Order: sequence, then structure tokens, then C-alpha cells
Amino acid sequence: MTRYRGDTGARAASNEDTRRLIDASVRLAAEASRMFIPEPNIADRHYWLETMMNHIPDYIYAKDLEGRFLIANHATVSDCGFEKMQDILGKNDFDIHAPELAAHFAADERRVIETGEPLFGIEERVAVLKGPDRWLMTSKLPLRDKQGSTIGIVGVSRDITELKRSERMLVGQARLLEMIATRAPIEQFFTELILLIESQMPGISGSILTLSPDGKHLLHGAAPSQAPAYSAAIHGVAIGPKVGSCGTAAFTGEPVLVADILTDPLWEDYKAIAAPYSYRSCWSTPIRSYEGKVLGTFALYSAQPGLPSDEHNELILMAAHLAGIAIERQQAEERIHFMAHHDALTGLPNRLMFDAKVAAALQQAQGSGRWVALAFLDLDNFKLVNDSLGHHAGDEMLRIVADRMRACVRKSDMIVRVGGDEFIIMLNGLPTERDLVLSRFEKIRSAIAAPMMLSGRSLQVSCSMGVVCYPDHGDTAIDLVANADSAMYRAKEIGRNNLQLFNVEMAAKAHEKLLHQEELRDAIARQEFVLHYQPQVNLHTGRVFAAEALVRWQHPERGLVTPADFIPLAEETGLIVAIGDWVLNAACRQNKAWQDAGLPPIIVSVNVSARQFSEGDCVSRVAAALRDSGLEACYLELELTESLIMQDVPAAIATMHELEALGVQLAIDDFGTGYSSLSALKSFPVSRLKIDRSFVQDLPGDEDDRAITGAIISLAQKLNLRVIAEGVETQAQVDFLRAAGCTEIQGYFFSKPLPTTDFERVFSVCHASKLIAEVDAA
Ligand SMILES: Nc1nc2c(ncn2[C@@H]2O[C@H](COP(=O)(O)O[C@H]3[C@@H](O)[C@H](n4cnc5c(=O)[nH]c(N)nc54)O[C@@H]3COP(=O)(O)O)[C@@H](O)[C@H]2O)c(=O)[nH]1
Repeated sequence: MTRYRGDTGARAASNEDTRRLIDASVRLAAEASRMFIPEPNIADRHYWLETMMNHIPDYIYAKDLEGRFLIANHATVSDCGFEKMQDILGKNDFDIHAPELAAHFAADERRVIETGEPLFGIEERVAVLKGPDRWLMTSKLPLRDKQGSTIGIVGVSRDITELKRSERMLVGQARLLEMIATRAPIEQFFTELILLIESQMPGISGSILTLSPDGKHLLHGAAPSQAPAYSAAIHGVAIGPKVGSCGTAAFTGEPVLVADILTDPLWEDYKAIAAPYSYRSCWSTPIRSYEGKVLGTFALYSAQPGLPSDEHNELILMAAHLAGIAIERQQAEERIHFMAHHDALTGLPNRLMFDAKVAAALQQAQGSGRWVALAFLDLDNFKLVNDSLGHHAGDEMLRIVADRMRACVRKSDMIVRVGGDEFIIMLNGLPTERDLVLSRFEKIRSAIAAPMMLSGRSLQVSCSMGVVCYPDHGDTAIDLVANADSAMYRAKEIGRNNLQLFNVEMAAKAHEKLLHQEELRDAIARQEFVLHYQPQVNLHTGRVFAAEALVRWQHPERGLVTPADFIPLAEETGLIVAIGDWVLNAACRQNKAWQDAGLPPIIVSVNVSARQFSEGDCVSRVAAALRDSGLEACYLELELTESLIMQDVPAAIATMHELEALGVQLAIDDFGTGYSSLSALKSFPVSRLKIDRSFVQDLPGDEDDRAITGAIISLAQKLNLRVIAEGVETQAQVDFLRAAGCTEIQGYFFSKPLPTTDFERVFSVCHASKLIAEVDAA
């Protein structure tokens, strides 16, 4: 027997086993002492004692002061390699065991003899003659004669191998679950799992293989006790119906227990690989996900042919189950990581990942004499696709475009989606040749522009690109992206569907735009806006019945700035929401003030931009403006453009109904320029259509415009809607519109938009009927 102590050491005997062992040891010591006292019935006692000892499976023995066996029970005798007790009597441990082990036993026993103190519950791992190491719990006590003098020792050892195994199993399982919970590296988890199973099944080595993402190959997971060369030979093996134990188990999804590798047909093509390692049996079980998907295999190899016992099978299933949990957990984490760094729609990396990679690419390019080129790309008229074919078609288009771009770049390049239809492409390590760089991006543009099938139609989409090259056009990722963005805007400005390389003029323009933006922000803070009002006249009554509120910027240096010069920037930057809010409140206040001043009540009409309308609290802002000003809702009209409504028809209808419920009137502005379907129009809770100026300006001469305005007027009549023509400048236009049935008119013919006081004068002094009379007279 060989004994290892380092890993456990002596432990206080506190459990029930130890207590019983102590009691037995004390009784045995007393009995052994009595054996040396001549008693009349000693023979009987001797016989009883020997019989009792031989029936006990624990090792029981007594030794003299020189360590020679005085007595030993059957278990001790046979496990020390003898047949009967007489064979062991008089021998010491040095005669039986290896010198090192014998010396350990002798040292313990010497201590007991010298101190007179017993040693209780020593846990020791011992190598026995046959089979695997065993764990013993040993107690040694002084053997005393009648006078109380120590004449030797009595030893008792119990085999606690099974106990130790289940203890190890419990601790091991807890540790593995903790590893899953604390996200320990999966290879480390696999290794611990295999070592745990191997500790329960001596002579057996385990391996874990994982299924490749394409589900076709097995990849090395862990095999701590196998030769690395064998693991390497298995790594990457294609699964199939006759691919050893693991390849077959992964393929069929069923356990494959091969009792003899040398003869089993499943191993026919693989036994040569296993031969140098003397593997004879291999039992493999699929590792499955919670839903039953195969994730890999857990396999045990043995040098002996044979099949696993029930107990072994239980262990294998438990191991495969734990491995499944760990793999699923890891896959979930990988998915979360992927989602955090990628765009869900296209699968392209997102801005987070881009920032890190661009920084690395720029660093690598420093002093390399190569360029890193970035292109900011925006699809042309993508909104039209969304508006006309719906968001599903728009999404599909983005996916197709992403795939086409991906196919055009190398692995070291990168494409990210930074907004709805905006992408950034980074090409790495390019020669410093302007034409070559541009041709690479032009290739991507042509790939995008190829026809594609969407919702059963063949479509083509073009794109505008702005290109920058590092280090020529910026030092940092932020500067480069901003400059590429400016170049892209230039490409849009000059008609879309083209590519622009960044230059300094663009930078100046971008800078100027930034300054305007800041100025506009300050203007909002300082409330530098004023409203002008343009009268709307009813041709029947000749009355001014409404006024459109039109904003102007009272610039401290530039004077009165028209909305066309700042509304587009305000819309682009979102500042329109604050400006629109100011307009709404000011218009409501002014209308109430006119009413309070005794002027006949009129409707004030306010333009609402798309950003303003889609803000979550649009309805409550309108309600607040009415409440704060005290204006009755029926004197407020909101003008919504067709394109605004068509961006998201169901949401727009819902908001429009909420506004209608407040009592506010709704009108569709610029009618005829958008894409509203006539069927959708029925469901809009609007009371008025506003014919766009572009259809009025060439009336009555232009045949098409006559047809369009005529159609809009009769459509409005059929749908029971009022209709107003805007941009009316001439008598001929008035005459045509009146004849066509349009009775509401707005335009320079009657009045330009006027500052408040001028409007009041026109409205009160020069009443609309007078205006009409003048018109008729003219
Ligand atoms: N979201 C908001 N948009 C607003 C607001 N105020 C104005 N605007 C929009 O700005 C655009 C330009 O407006 P403006 O320069 O005020 O031009 C208006 C009228 O002056 C002009 N008009 C009216 N009659 C005539 C005409 O006979 N001839 C002619 N050439 N122009 C004329 O039309 C503009 C009004 O258009 P509309 O709103 O479509 O009725 C303009 O798009 C405004 O909408 C604001 O507060 N918020």
C-alpha cells in the first residue's frame, strides 16, 4: 500500500463514523490487553474475538513496540497479500509495504507509543496492491498491559473511498454551477467537469467536443487527460453516420456506446487514430440545449473494452447536461455581445464597434504610407420606399444593400449602419492613389444600384457618398466622419447618386452650417422670432375668416430672415420642435388677444412640421397652448403636410383623432404634392385640403394644373371637405378657382403675410368684403 497524506491531513473525528470507529477501537484495545492475562476461559475469548474481528470489513490489527503484528483481522491479512493470520504475525510494515509507506506508518505508531495519546480519524489515500487508490480513515491507540504500561498499538482503518467520491462529486458539482454562474471561461469549465467525472471513474479519460456554428463539424472543447495529438487529430472532424462514437452521436443525436473500437464498424475509418493511445472503448453522448438541439458531445474513453455501468451512464448524462447548460450560457452571452456591437436589422457592426476599430486602423496606418479611407453613404429617396411600399420593404432593401456592400469589401475593412439608411464604409491599408480609392467606392455604389426584387417589384436604389482619406482629411475618427458627412451632403446637394471626395470648401460650408445651428439655438433662447399673418378669404362672403401664422426670424444683424432660410436647418437639427412650440403658443395668444380686442373671431392656422407631430407629447402641447392662451380650440387649425401623414399613416391617424377630440381643426397642406392614397384620405379626420401653390401658379393657362386643381376641388366636395387654394396672385386665378367651385383663397392677390399690426389694420379697417368689391371692380 502507498499512502498520500498531503492533500487531506488529519481531521477531527466529528462524524458518526468516526465516533463508532473510536468506540470499536477502545473496546478492541481492552480486549487485546486482556488476551495477555491468563484466564481460565481464554481460549473461548480468543476464538470469539478472532471471529468478531474477521467479520468486520475494516482493517483491525495490533502491533508490539517494534511494530510487529501481534494480531490482524482477515481484511488486513488479505489486503496485505497474505492468506492467513499466521503469515503476517511477527512481520512489520517494512516487511510488507514500500519503505516510504512503512516509514509513515511507523512514525505515526511511534508517536502514539511515545505520547500515549491516540490518533483518531486520520484520512489517508492509500495505494493498494490491486486496483485504484483507496481512501482510509485510520485511528491508532496505545495498547496497554494490566499495569497500564504501553506494550504496542492497536489500529483500525475504515475504507471511505466511496464516501470521499460522493463528497468530491457534491463539491465538484457545486463548483461547476458556480463557474457557470460566474461566467468562468468555458474551456476551464469543461476541464473541471471532465476531471470531476474522471475522479469518479478511475482509468477513464473524458473529452468534450463542440459542434461548429455550421452544425457540420466537431471542434475540440477540452480533454485534459488525453494526448494533445489525439485531440488535434479529432478537431474539425465532419460529423456523419459512421464517424467513430462522437461524430456519429452528434450526427444522430443519440448516445453511441462503442464497446470495442477495434471491431466496431463505426470506428472502421478512425481506429488507426485511436490505436497509438490504446483506447479500446468509447462512450459518447450528445450534449443538448434546453430545446434539444445538439451542441456537442461528451465522451469517455477506456483502455479496456466494455460498456458503461448504470452508475457510469448516470454520470455521463449528468456531465452532458451540465456541459449543455454551460454552452448555452456562453452562446447567450455571445449573442448579447453580438447584439450590443451589431445592428439587428443588417447584422453589420454598429457605431460602438466601429469607433474602436477605426481608432485601431488609424493607429496602424500612422507612418505606414497607406491610407485608411472612409465613406459616408446615404441611400437616395429611401423614405419613398418606406412611405410607398411600407417598412418591411424598406427593411428588406437595407438588408440587401448591406449584403451587397459586405460582398465588396475585405475582412479587414468594415461597414457600419449609423442611422436609418446611412452607412459608413472603412477601407484599410489602401495605396495613396486618389483614383484607386474612388474606384473602390464607385464599385460599391454600382453594386448597390443593381436591380433588386422588393414586394414583387424590380427596384433600383442609388446612393450618395462622401469620401475622406486618412491622414489627408482629418486626424481623428470624429473629424474624418464629420468631413465624410459634409462631402456626402455635397453629393446630395448636387443631385444625389454621386460620390464626392472631401475638400476644404466643404469643411468651410460644414463649419458655417454649424455656426448657423448655434445661432439658431441662441435665437430660440432669446426668442428672436416674430409671426406674420396672411389672410384667408371666403369668396362668397368676402370675409377674412382665417389667417395663416408664418414665422420669421428677427435677426439682430441680418434683419428679417424668411423661414425658407432657417426652417430646413431647424428641421434637420430638431430645433423645429422648440420653434414650432413657440409659434403655436404665440399664434394662440395673438388670436385670443384679437378676440378680446373685439375683432370678429377668426381661425388661426399654424404649420406643424413632421418632427413636431411625431414627438410623443404633440397633443398635450397643443392642449397646453390652448389652455394657456384661453383660445377656444375651434379657432385653431393645424396644417399637416401630406408627406408628414404618410410617414406612418396609422400613427398619424391616431394623433389626428386625438387632436380632433380637442376640438382643433386639421388641414392637409401642400395637397397634391405628396403620395396620399385616396382610400387613406377617407380615414383622415381633416376638414380642409389646401391646394399647393405649385398647381395654382400656372393657372389658368396650364392644362395639367387646370385638371389637377379641378380634380382636387371635386374630390374635396365629394368627401365633404373644404378646400382652399394658396399662392393666388392674379384675377384670372381667382376667376378660374371660383368657377371650379373653390371658395377659399389665400395669396398675394389679397395680401402678403403681414406683421401683426398691419394685419389688424387690414382685418379691421379694410374688411374682406371691401377687398372683394375692389377685386370685382378691378
Ligand atoms: N413648420 C413651419 N413651417 C413654417 C412656419 N412658417 C413658415 N413655414 C414654412 O416656411 C415656408 C416658407 O414660408 P413663407 O416664406 O412664409 O412663405 C409662405 C407665404 O409667404 C407663401 N405665399 C403665400 N401666398 C403666396 C403667393 O401668392 N405667392 C408666393 N410666391 N408665395 C406665397 O407661401 C408660404 C406658405 O406656404 P404654406 O405653409 O404651404 O401655406 C413654407 O413652406 C411655410 O410652410 C412655421 O411656423 N412652422
